[in-house]
Amino acid sequence: MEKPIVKIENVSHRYSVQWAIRDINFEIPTRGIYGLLGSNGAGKSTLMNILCGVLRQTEGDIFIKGINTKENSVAAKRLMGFLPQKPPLHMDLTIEEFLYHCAGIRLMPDSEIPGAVENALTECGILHFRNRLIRNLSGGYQQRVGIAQAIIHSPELVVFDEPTNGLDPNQILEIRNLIKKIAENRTVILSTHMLTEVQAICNHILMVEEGHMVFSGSVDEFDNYITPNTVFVSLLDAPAPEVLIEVPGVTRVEELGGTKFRLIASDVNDVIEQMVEYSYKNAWRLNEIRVEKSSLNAIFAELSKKSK
Ligand SMILES: Nc1ncnc2c1ncn2[C@@H]1O[C@H](COP(=O)(O)OP(=O)(O)OP(=O)(O)O)[C@@H](O)[C@H]1O
Repeated sequence: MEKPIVKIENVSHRYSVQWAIRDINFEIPTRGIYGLLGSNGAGKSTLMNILCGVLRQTEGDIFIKGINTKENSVAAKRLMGFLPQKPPLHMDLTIEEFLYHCAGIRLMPDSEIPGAVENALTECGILHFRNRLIRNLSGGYQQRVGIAQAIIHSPELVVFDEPTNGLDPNQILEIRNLIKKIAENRTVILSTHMLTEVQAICNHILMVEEGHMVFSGSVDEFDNYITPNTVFVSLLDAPAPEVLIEVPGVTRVEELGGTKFRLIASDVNDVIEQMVEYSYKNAWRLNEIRVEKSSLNAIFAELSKKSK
């Protein structure tokens, strides 16, 4: 059986006396975009730096396609590219000079470098700026150069630490689209503290809070993490809220304006059945009824509490 792309086993890290991450375990078996989500200071950069071999963990092991990064870090690093939170750019080089330099650092054979630079420039949409000094590029284009250096050696795994941090809304969209393109034939892990970012581009969510892994699963599983307890209902001939509260299972009624209501319930499916029946019997003319999902912010807050 093929080895998982990433396997993290009991990884902990301590800076002097304080533990930044504790006993992290997860596995990335298949391709996709994995979002490492967490508040500021949760431990995302520490975990990414360890994964990419920039920092040596205090405890635990990391395997990249079965290669233990502690035992054979050079072989493991060949399989991955990394864009740290502060891109390691040389401002006084042109984009092309910089990418040649990065390919050299990656110990690529000389004969393969021109083709690799050409591919990275094309894939990241910076071919036309190849002779421009990096210092003269906008933030979004500097980030593209950072992404180009991360894929120069055609790694199977690419890790981005907060790749859209500090960019304006248009640049954020461009970089997200580029990351989606990069992930078409690679595995991508990206860290972010923005829920909207994982929703926009990730298939899987790994969430860390206060150094602990508090969630690992699909975006759908994340959305359904808190059992919904509210039902939205729109009735064309609505009764007074005091009548609605009499429907079995409804514990509270919130008026949403006009003939729309939010019903708080202990069992939403049961309340939907009852509402359909009551509406029919009393001619309330049911127009719309649906379970309301928990807001992402509520899920985030709930999972953050779990780490305490
Ligand atoms: N070099 C360091 N020395 C001491 N403590 C550190 C160091 N780097 C990080 N920490 C601490 O480790 C914890 C995790 O930090 P880390 O930077 O990994 O979090 P993060 O989730 O990436 O946060 P952010 O989104 O703000 O970058 C924090 O409490 C931080 O203060």
